Formats: sequence, C-alpha cells, structure tokens
Amino acid sequence: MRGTIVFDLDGTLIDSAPDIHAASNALLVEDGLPELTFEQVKSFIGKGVPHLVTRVLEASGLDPAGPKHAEFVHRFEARYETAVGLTVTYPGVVPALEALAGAGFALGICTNKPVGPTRAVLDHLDLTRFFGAILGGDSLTVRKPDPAPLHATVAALGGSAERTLYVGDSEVDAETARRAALPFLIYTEGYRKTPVADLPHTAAFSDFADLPALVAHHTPPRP
Ligand SMILES: O=C(O)COP(=O)(O)O
Ligand SMILES: [Mg+2]
Repeated sequence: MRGTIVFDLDGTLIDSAPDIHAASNALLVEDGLPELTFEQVKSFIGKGVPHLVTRVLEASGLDPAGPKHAEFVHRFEARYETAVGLTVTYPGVVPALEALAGAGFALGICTNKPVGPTRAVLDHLDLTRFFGAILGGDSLTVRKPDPAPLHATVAALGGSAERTLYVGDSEVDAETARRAALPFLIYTEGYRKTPVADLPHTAAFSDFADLPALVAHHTPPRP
C-alpha cells in the first residue's frame, strides 16, 4: 500500500447542502413554520445531525433544549436516507479517486453524517467502490472533532500514521486532524466559514484535479 487517505464527505467529496436544506425545510413546513434559507442551513452542516437540528430549532425560534429536539432528530433521520437526489460530487472528484486508488492508496471516509445516509449517498453516486472503510457520526460514541473516528478509520484501512493524510473542508476537520496529529489537506470550495489562513492545514486546494499531485508530494514513494 502506498499510503492511506481519509476523506470527509459533506462539503469535501459531495455537495449535499441542497438535500440537507430541503430535508430541514420539509420538517419546518410539516409543522407550519417558515422555511430557512440555503445559506442558513449550509452554515449548520459539519457537526452531525443533533447539532444541525439544534441550529434549525434556534433559527426557527424554538427551544433546542426542549422535546422538539429529539423529535426533529428522529424525523430528520427518517428523511435523510433518501435525501440524495439533489446531491452531486464536486468537479473532478471521481477522476481524482480513480487516480489515487490506481496509485495504490487505501481510501476511507470519516464523516459526521450518520452512516446510513452516508452509505445511501455513496451508493447513489457510485462512490462506495473506492472506500475500504466508511465511518459515520454514529459509528462510535464520539464524533469529530474528537480524533477517535479518524484514528479508527485509519486503523480499519490498515494504515500507519506516518503515511496518512486527512482531506476535509471545515473547521471541524482542521481541528480533528490537529488532535489526531495527522497532515490535513483542506478543500476550499466546501462549507468552511473561517478564512483558510486561520485554520491549521498542511496544504489547500480548490480543484480536485490538483489532489493526486498534492498527495504524491506529501507521501513520497518508499525508498
Ligand atoms: O453531517 C454533518 O454535519 C457533516 O458531515 P461531514 O463530516 O461529512 O462534513
Ligand atoms: Mg465537511
């Protein structure tokens, strides 16, 4: 194996915000509440479903500490597995994954999205074939930015810390990589809110066509 590359999912490989926005608004409409804007819901993505629901309730003037929270999480999750129709891969993702797999890298997913909808959207976009390990926000008892899911993904791939890179789009991913002590490549076109320069990262890229060369640079061939 040439090395191990672990990817975040939402905002990194796939632009899933339109489906997450639509699913959130469907719940609000069911309850006779006003819809939220795309930018609002996009800014709530990255820390998993319970956090997203907290932010949706707050933005709707409802108490996130009240009974609505568990109810909304339940109803959101029920919709989430089929919420794939508006989601696309970012440009160049598939050729980049093909190049990396072809070069002998083991690839994995470490996302805060629950593993059910993660598998559903990967199947829908025909991406499952690339990944030897897929961990979601409910795979362990902790989620990112706790480093445990990232460590577990690397372990499931049989990788070693010295030859592993983590690729993500957000503040949560930068913090996860820092706490896991792994190099972090940041994709700049996802759902990040902080300037790239203010987040710890090894390298930044805006085009997946550049990723194979960037990865090669940071994981030199074994002597
Ligand atoms: O479900 C989320 O909140 C975001 O998931 P991500 O970790 O793939 O960005
Ligand atoms: Mg993300």
